[in-house]
Amino acid sequence: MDVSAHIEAVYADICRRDPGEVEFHQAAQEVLHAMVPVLRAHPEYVEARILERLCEPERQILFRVPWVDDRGTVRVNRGFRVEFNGALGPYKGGLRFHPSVNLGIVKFLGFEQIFKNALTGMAIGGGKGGADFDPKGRSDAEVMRFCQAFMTELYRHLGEHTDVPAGDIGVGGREIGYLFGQYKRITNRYESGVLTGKPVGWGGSHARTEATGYGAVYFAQEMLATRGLDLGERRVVVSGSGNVAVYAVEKVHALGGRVVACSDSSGYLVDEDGIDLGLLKDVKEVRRERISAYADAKPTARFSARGSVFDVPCEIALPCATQNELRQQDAVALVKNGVLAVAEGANMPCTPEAVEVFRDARVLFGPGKAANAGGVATSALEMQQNASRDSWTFERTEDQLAAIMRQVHAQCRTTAEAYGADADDYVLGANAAGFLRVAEAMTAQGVV
Ligand SMILES: NC(=O)C1=CN([C@@H]2O[C@H](COP(=O)(O)OP(=O)(O)OC[C@H]3O[C@@H](n4cnc5c(N)ncnc54)[C@H](OP(=O)(O)O)[C@@H]3O)[C@@H](O)[C@H]2O)C=CC1
Ligand SMILES: O=C(O)CCC(=O)C(=O)O
Repeated sequence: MDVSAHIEAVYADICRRDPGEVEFHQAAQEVLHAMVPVLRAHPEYVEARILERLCEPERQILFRVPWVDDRGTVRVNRGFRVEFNGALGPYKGGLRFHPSVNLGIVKFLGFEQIFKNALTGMAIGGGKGGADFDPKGRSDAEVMRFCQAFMTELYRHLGEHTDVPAGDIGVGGREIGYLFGQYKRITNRYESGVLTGKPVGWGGSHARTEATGYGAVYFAQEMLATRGLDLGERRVVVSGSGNVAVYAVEKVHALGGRVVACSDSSGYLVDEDGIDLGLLKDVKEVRRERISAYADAKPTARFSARGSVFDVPCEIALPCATQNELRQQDAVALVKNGVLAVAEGANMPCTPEAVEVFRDARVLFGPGKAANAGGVATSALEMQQNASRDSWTFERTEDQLAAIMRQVHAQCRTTAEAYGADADDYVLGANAAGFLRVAEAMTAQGVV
């Protein structure tokens, strides 16, 4: 059987059926490319049309979200939830509130989530959702009304055994609280496990807020260890300054590294003293200001509205903002400046051309579906705690997170080698290992 031709045909079909969904095409292409050696070893998955079934979401929900702003003006947004694959458990994945959100972006994120969630080894399927709502500059009351309107439609598709959303860009503890409150009001059920990322005081898990950023740093640490290196004293650049970025900075500093730059959509910040985490949290989490406010408050820091944060020399780069933020020219600059490892805290932040540059230069590269899997894994730990009406300590939860990240890392390497690639090929390893777990479950469950 000509496996390459089969894969080409599947990809062509995706592009024909869903033209314009460019981010979804990009995410699918990466996975499909990695499937060549896997399908050669498993022709039964070609026969069972596993790829075709995986690339078509089980359910896509699009809905109107009407709400009223503080001035009494009626606003209308579009809401999305893509329930991509439920072979391993309830659909699981975050909600993104950002003006750029469209179906293609939600599908790319939901598709990634299938393989990421499988890699964690936990009982969670893949899904993602969101809205083209921009929370920036909105009052708490407006965000609450939007969340209530969003949940007024979405609630009918959710359930702790059905579909369990969490946060993503623009959705943090505040939004999860409002969404949970509306779900509870409509259903008259206190169903703790229907959303994750809840505040710790009422059903949230310790370490969930920190988990994605911490996990990405653990993954980078594991990659470095394969070459006898560690994080101590290393110069690190982190892009973004949201949930993932802030806790990546925190863990790098705890492990002895020094983050010298981070960013937001307005520009980037360099502080050779090392990013002051207290100040960063105050600017971004408390005051919700632009990152330039950090430089206004600290004389050792400089803010730049032009250029890229990846121009700042570093040994480790952690892209933690958004998709396709690290382009070919950024990768070339990083390599020229001696980068050793890149771990994706965000989902698909590196373009395919950038990944190629890292591969050619033998830079250790951890793709998001492996490197940022700590967030969703800790969400699954939150679901476990909710199901048993228990609450674990921070230490216990973080120990489990660290163990899961070590397991994900090891699984990538052994799977890459098993399919004839170098153990450093984390892209092949992550995609193949995630795929195999889902394909096995789909096969056992029949054509559904
Ligand atoms: N939260 C989680 O647990 C997980 C998140 N991820 C991924 O991590 C990434 C960051 O998510 P998270 O930290 O939760 O989100 P946040 O909303 O907390 O932070 C996002 C950060 O990225 C910046 N950013 C967002 N969009 C753009 C853009 N178009 N251009 C430049 N900068 C941008 C934001 O800047 P500004 O404030 O100016 O918009 C902000 O600094 C996303 O890719 C997400 O999918 C992956 C796994 C789990
Ligand atoms: O915690 C979750 O359920 C979702 C995390 C997420 O959206 C992601 O991994 O990209």
